[in-house]
Formats: sequence, C-alpha cells, structure tokens
Amino acid sequence: MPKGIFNVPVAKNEPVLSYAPGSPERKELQAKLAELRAQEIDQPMIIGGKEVYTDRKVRMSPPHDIKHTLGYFNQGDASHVEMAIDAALVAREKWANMSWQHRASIFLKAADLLAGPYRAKINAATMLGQSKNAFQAEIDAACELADFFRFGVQVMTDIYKIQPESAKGMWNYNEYRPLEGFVYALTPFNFTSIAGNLPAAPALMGNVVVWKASKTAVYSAGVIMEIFQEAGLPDGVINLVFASGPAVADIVLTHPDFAGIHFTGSTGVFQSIWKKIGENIYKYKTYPRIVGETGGKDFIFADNTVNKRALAIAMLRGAFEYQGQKCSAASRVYVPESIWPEVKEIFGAELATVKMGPPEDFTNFVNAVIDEDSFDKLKSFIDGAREDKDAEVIFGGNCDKSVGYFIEPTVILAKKPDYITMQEELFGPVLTVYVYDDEKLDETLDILDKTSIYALTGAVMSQDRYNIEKITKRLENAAGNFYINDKPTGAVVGQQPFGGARGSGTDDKAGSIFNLLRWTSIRTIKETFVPPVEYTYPNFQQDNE
Ligand SMILES: NC(=O)c1ccc[n+]([C@@H]2O[C@H](COP(=O)([O-])OP(=O)(O)OC[C@H]3O[C@@H](n4cnc5c(N)ncnc54)[C@H](O)[C@@H]3O)[C@@H](O)[C@H]2O)c1
Ligand SMILES: N[C@@H](CCC=O)C(=O)O
Repeated sequence: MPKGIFNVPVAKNEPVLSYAPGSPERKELQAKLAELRAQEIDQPMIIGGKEVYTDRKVRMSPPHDIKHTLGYFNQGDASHVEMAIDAALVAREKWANMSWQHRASIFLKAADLLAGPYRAKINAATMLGQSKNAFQAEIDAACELADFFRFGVQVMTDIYKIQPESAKGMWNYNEYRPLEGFVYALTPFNFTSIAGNLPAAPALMGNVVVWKASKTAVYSAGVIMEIFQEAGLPDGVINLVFASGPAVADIVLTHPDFAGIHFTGSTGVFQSIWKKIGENIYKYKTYPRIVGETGGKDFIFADNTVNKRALAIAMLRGAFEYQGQKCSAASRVYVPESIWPEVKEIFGAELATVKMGPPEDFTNFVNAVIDEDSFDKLKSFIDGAREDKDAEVIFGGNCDKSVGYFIEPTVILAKKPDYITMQEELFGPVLTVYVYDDEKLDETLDILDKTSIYALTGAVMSQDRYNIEKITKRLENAAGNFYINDKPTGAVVGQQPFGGARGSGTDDKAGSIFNLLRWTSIRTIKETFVPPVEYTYPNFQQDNE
C-alpha cells in the first residue's frame, strides 16, 4: 500500500515535432519507414500476455499502395474472445489491488516510451497502415496518445482526491474501485491515439480489458501493445484480439462479467451495441457502463464579416487533413452569398497547390482513404452529386484505386440545404458547401441545427462579436466541441476535452475526468470513532420534574 500521499508529475502536452527537411526526427522516421517496408510481419493476438497465432492469416497493405504487403495478422474466432475474457478475469484481482502509483508508473513509462524510443515506429506504422502523412501521424500516434496517458494519470489522482466531508466523531471517505468484471474496448481505424486510449483509460483505473482493434488499424495496434508490454503492464490486463465485430459482440455482450464498453466508431454500430446490451441486461452482474463517441456531420458557419482567407484555410484543413477521416472533419460549410465568389477563388487557388500521394513523400498533404469499401462509398456519393440537379461538383471529384484508394479532395455545392451530403457522414475528403442568402442568417442557423442527427463539432467564423455571441448561443446543442474562428478539428487532450451529443455519442470527453469517472465504482466508507451504546433519542427521556 502507498506510504505517502504522492503528487504525480504535472501533465504537459507532448511537443509536436516539425519533421522539417534535414531534421533528425525526419531522418529517423524515414529510416523506420524503410525498415518496416522491407519486412513482412506476422502479427499475433496478445491474450494473457501470450502471442496467439491462428491459421487464418489476413494480409495487411498500405491503403496508398495496395500491392505491397506489410505482413499478416492472425484472425481469431469465438474461442479467442472467450480466452481473452478468461485471461482478463484471472488478471483482475492482482491488478485491481495494485497500488495506484504503480499503475500510474506503467502508463507514465508508456508515454515516455512512445515519445522517445517508439516515436518513429508508432508514426511509421500509422503512416503505412492507415495512410497518414507525417504531421498527422505525429499529432495523433505520438503526441495525443502520450497526452492521453499523462493526463490520464493526473486526472486519476484528481478523482482520488474527491472526498466527502466528515462531521465530528466520524471519518467518511470514497474508495474508487474498478468495475466488477471486465471492460470491452472497441476501437476505430482513424486515430492510433484513440485505439490506445480506449483500453488504457479503464486499465489505468484498475480495470481489466478485452480490446478488439479495427481490422484496418491492426498494424499500429500491434505497436501499441508492444509499448504496453515494455512499460510493464502485467499479463492479462489488456488482451488484444482480432476477430469480427459482431462475433466478439455475441460473446462479450452476453457475458455475466461484462462491466462496460469503451467505444469509438460509427453511430450505427454503437446503436446496435446499446440495443444488444439492453436485450441482455438481466444477464449482467452489474449495470454496464456505456461510453461511446461516434459519428459527426461537422460544420463551419460563416457570416459576411468573416476573414475570407481564414475561412478558406479552415475549410481546406478542416475538410481534407487526413482525407477528412476525422470524426471532427468539416464536412458542411454555410457561406453567405455576398462573399462566396471571393472565398471560392481563394479556396480554389490554395486547393490547386495541394498534393496527393503516398505519405512516404512528405510533400503530400492528402493520402489514400482507408479501404476499398470507403473508396467505393465516397465515389458513389461523388458520382451521385454529378448526376443530381440539386448538386454540383465544383472542385476535384476524381477517384482512382489502381495503386491505392485515392479520392481527390472534392467540393460539392449543394443547391438545397438538406442535400444528402449535407446530412450524412461520408468520412472522406468530400466537403459540401451551401451558399445562403445574407438576409437569411437566422433561418439558415435553424436549418443547420436540424439538418443532421449529429452534434460533434462545429465552428462559427465571423468578425462581428454580436454575431459570434448570437450564433454560439443559437447552436448550443449542435456540437459538443465548438470553435470560434478556427477549423472544427484538432482537439488537444487537456485543452479541448472531446466528445459530442445527440447522435454523436455519450459526450464523456475523452482524456478528461468525465471519462475516467465512468471506469470507477465508488464505495463510500463511514467510520464512527465512538459508537453510541444507547438506542434512545434525547427527546425520549422522561422529564421527572
Ligand atoms: N466521436 C469521436 O470521438 C470519434 C473519433 C473517431 C472516430 N469516430 C467515428 O468512427 C467512425 C470511423 O471509424 P470506423 O470506420 O473504424 O468505425 P466502425 O464503427 O466501422 O468500427 C469501429 C469498431 O467497431 C467494429 N465493428 C464494426 N461493425 C461492427 C458490428 N456490426 N458489431 C460490432 N462491432 C463492429 C469495427 O471492427 C471496429 O473495431 C466514424 O463514424 C467517425 O466519426 C468518432
Ligand atoms: N482530437 C481529434 C479527434 C478526432 C476524432 O476522430 C480532433 O479533434 O480532430
């Protein structure tokens, strides 16, 4: 047990390295990219700390170079999911009882490994496996994941410090127990940091975890697991399985020891999971915690006082960084008619300089989308817009999957505000613009608020402080992360706690106290120093006078 009340190191955001030409980090990353490209890995599942191989080898290739083989991962089945649950439950007692400062040390060490000796490897794996350019890999895989670990440790101790009052003669205190059972971490492809944080956050709070990685992000998931193991995470605390989502759900979500799900992914999958949990509610020993951050149809709303260049750049970066595959990506923009021609011109001139290609060429701003399903879906929306009288493709629109899944950054002009691409999350480099009548600002705000089921991120861009205040208030429920004069992407742990409401999730704010509170079950203890030895109240005593 701890012999002292310890302060943890003050969390600071990991500085983002520049990867400028000639920089040492660039040379190291290029060498790592070459090294990983030159080998083919055989990625096992990690269950109870052991490497588990199967006969079903699934090929992994870079989305931007589909003929190249990075290696294979070992696909599991129901038996591996059961094995992972058993391993987690075996590990539970020791892990749940480990002193918090040792849990903290493991994750602080993981952060330092990530920011130090593993930085090039996690970035290279993310660049190759998920087709991210060096800058996008750096802010995600190295910095955001290190931030999740370091801020997580700080927040854990902030929670432990939340204690009740104690009246005279007693001492009251809260114990922050892990949940009774195991937590299921179900992770998306698009952020390596989210894939690492979803199992890590519950584990940090003393829980044991079954982690199912996305099949299109197994390559970097293997590196995250390597870091956990090197940091000293005991066997069985986090168990990494590769199996089909519905197959895992059938076992995990019907298990009596299922205690919670930490999910990030699409809204439809989250809703199907919630439904299944509801159907099985009588089977569980404890009510499961359900935390899910899901899709978005994120917006920029500009008025006619906006700095037009700032708007054009926010549109370009917000919509096309990481090929628009951020839950926060700007995918619909509302621009007033009077300024649209000038904004369009600035935007078009900037877009003409954007290069698309593999991330190994550091001058490419845009890389490939994640897989063929995504490519085909995006192409069908672009083709649909070309043929639809209510839309016009005004920039880009070319799609080519001969070498990799390349979709040119595309802008659709919607002629009605509820055109399909103004409503649905496409999750790719496709931005839809709606040009509104300057006189109809209020009406357009009402339309914006009702056009999609989501409420994840959004931005107002204006130089009129009355408008900024009015629009911020009017769109209060349209986004969980709201930006003023900025693009709606790029939330940083500890600075802009991230999450949305409505169809976008449970808004538990990844990396914050609000999220970590979901992974603990509080026991309140009251000790009475001198217990009463009579049962009667003073007013029951007889007055003998
Ligand atoms: N709000 C946020 O913080 C946030 C962050 C990142 C991504 N996202 C969202 O994630 C989505 C993109 O990620 P994705 O494509 O990996 O999401 P996804 O929903 O397709 O997959 C997420 C995980 O669920 C699994 N899965 C898929 N179908 C399943 C099913 N029927 N039953 C059980 N499990 C299933 C997948 O294998 C994967 O591991 C987008 O909608 C994006 O907006 C949200
Ligand atoms: N931190 C990220 C989260 C994106 C989710 O996919 C952002 O705000 O862009």
